[in-house]
Amino acid sequence: MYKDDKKTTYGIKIFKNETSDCGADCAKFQKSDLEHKFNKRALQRPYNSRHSWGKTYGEHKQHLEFSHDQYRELQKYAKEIGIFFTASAMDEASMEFLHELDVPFIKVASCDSNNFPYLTKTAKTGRPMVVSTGMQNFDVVRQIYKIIKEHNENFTILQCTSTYPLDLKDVHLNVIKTYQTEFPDIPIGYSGHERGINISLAAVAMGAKVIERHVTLDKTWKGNDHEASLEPSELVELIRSTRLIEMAMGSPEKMMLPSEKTCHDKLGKSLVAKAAIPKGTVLSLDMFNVKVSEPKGISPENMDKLVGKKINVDVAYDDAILDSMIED
Ligand SMILES: CC(=O)N[C@H](C=O)[C@@H](O)[C@H](O)[C@H](O)COP(=O)(O)O
Ligand SMILES: C=C(OP(=O)(O)O)C(=O)O
Repeated sequence: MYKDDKKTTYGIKIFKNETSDCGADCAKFQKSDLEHKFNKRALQRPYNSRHSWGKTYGEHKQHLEFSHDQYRELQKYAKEIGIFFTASAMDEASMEFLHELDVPFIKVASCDSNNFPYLTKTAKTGRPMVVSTGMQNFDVVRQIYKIIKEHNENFTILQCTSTYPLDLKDVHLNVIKTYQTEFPDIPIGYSGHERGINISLAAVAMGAKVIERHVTLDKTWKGNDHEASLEPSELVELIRSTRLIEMAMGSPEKMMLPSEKTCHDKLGKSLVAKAAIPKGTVLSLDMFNVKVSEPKGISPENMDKLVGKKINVDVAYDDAILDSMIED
């Protein structure tokens, strides 16, 4: 989320018009306490990128950081417009602040998912957690699951690759399947940094239960994440399509549905007599054809079950074979 140079409340404006109106469930920010997140020398690193807002990385990060009061203001506003509000807790101090704010869940960013003491403390708050796994290997992810599970049942793990913008060959949506298989008792999600919405929609179709994307008003703006972010019209489309896919995912159970009856009545196939079958004949497979018939007869998948049974009426060539024609 972008913070304007002179007018810090600008972020709130974006929040109302662009995030809640788009239909998103939650607006999530990033909360850092710089001295807790970085050591001194990391803050003093020169940051010469075109995305930099300061000479050192510390100055840059300070420029982007909302104050505690601004967080409270954002939270109040989120409540007014009816959208969940939270943030990624980028260090323990930030996690404690968010816990105090009573956020609905705490986001653990990829860079903290292997920070086990932080993970344990966060899990012990009892707050739901959304945990990203960029920059980690599967062995670490297994440990993440175990550590959180010990203290907190209510969490989700997100597949994520921490590259901005993310090249398709590095997305690895199949990791979602790996997580679903390995951790069947928790919801699995996806945090995406690729361009556009298609990959996130594919994640939904694979059963991702949480989708996280960066949002911007303009992808060409200065800032490391804008290019990999969605503009409001894309966010609208992502959410609209997500809801359609969710509806279409339906049940894993395969059955003939009431809505298929019309088609089944018109085009469902039945067994018919390949040649006239005289009354008393013992049936065998070579006596049947499979056709759309009037009236509808025995379903062809039951053909094998008729072998060896007797027919109790004369059946003319091409007539449907009905249940009532078979001797018990
Ligand atoms: C891993 C991680 O924290 N990733 C975050 C979430 O996706 C990003 O928003 C980074 O904070 C951002 O790309 C950093 O950019 P800069 O260094 O220009 O402030
Ligand atoms: C870095 C973050 O997320 P992810 O690791 O999911 O990109 C974040 O939430 O700030």
